[in-house]
Amino acid sequence: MTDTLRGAGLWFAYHRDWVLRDVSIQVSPGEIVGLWGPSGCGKSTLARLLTGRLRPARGTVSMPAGRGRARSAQLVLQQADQSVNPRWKIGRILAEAAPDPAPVLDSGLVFPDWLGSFPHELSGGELQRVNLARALLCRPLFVVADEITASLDAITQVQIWRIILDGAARGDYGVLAVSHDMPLLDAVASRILAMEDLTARRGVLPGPDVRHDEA
Ligand SMILES: Nc1ncnc2c1ncn2[C@@H]1O[C@H](COP(=O)(O)OP(=O)(O)OP(=O)(O)O)[C@@H](O)[C@H]1O
Repeated sequence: MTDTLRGAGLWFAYHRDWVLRDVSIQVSPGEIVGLWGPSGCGKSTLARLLTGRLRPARGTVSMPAGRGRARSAQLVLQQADQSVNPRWKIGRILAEAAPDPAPVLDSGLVFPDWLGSFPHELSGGELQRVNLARALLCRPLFVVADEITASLDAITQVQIWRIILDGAARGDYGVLAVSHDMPLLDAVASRILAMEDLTARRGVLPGPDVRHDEA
């Protein structure tokens, strides 16, 4: 049984273009790893593969067993408004992850008066906190945070990252922070990986068996 989050020899193509060619990555328990690369290099694709949202054409993803029924690696995306049901109140959105929202209320990530609100009644930063809270309520062993504060002001960025890092410092989970923002990764991560260094094969032509699988 593994305790790390690992992608080994991952290949992935949308339609007929390889986005990932023999990519390998590993995050150890409690570790905060930054994943950096320019726009379009495949960071989000790798994040989706590592959290089981997409299936690789080749290669394997392994993650530890979860603490509950949810996957042990939880993906949090930049577009919080696209990640929640707009017709559900925040209380119901959180209840889907866990019946008791106390942990995210106690940490100050979510405020009690948001629970009766609909997503459109919250600001972008508030909704991102809810989005993150939902992932944390699943008690993940790894949080894969894909550009989660990219569109937020500096103060909200700091608030959100402080809460994530507090949890990691307590040993609750490891973090893969995905971003093209090197100063942000420098501030939060103990190890930074560049996408281009994760690829064992460069310049390899696409093979004939390219597939695009939604998990
Ligand atoms: N659903 C899709 N269908 C077809 N092509 C896609 C799809 N999603 C991503 N791509 C393409 O795959 C490549 C990698 O995209 P991906 O979103 O993984 O990169 P990224 O490094 O996360 O970029 P960004 O930093 O801009 O979010 C890009 O060329 C993109 O256009």
